[in-house]
Amino acid sequence: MNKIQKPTLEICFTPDAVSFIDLTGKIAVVVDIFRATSTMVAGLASGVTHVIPVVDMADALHYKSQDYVTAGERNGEKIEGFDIGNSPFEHMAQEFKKIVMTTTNGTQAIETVKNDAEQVIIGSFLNLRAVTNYLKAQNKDVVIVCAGWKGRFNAEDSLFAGALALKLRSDFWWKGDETLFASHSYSSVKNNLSKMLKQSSHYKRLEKNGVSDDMEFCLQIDKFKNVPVLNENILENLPK
Ligand SMILES: O=C(O)[C@H](CS(=O)(=O)O)OP(=O)(O)O
Repeated sequence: MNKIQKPTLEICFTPDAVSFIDLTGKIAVVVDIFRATSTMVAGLASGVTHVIPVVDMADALHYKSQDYVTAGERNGEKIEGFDIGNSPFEHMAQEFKKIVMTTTNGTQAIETVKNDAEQVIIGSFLNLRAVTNYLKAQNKDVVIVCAGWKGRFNAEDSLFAGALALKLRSDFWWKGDETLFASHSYSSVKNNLSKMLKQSSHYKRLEKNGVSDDMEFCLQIDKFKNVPVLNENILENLPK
């Protein structure tokens, strides 16, 4: 903690950048706007009670025998033999309680931080205010971990990181140029977020798969009030 008692806030634009940061005692906010963390927030706000994020498809299938619905994608498309894909609309269908999920980027990012961070929570534009309020109340150092795309930077996760950094500015010490860059970038596009992100590689890739409605859904701000937290490998909503 710094001399004036404020916790720190840092951003990793990719999961690989986490290797430069000591996560001990810190809260990691994992972000994958298109679509994994938006979908987790939407599902858990709509009747899902448990989400187990896993890296491998085989691990997901292992939970099928324990009454988990298998969900996920590779390269934006539903995995053959799985029950559902990675669309928020599928996860909000209110048919499912327990989901095991594997995605190209989002569940990998959770895996990267889960053993080292003190706590892992799930962020998205859909629950921006709820995440902000939670972090303000904790008085702990925070690292926003962008899932990116296959190890590379992406615009939507980094812009979300900027939006969250701006909301937390008065309560946290910003560390690193990433925070400065992301917050200025978000400020300059926030009134045209969807228009700008339509030019992004991740949007275009998923658009080709016919899921533009998913992306528009994921860009809604403060639609939900839940904050998913990882407990013993299971994502559940924090009590309100
Ligand atoms: O389906 C998604 O939303 C993406 C797939 S890809 O990275 O665009 O191929 O996965 P996610 O892990 O949610 O970024």
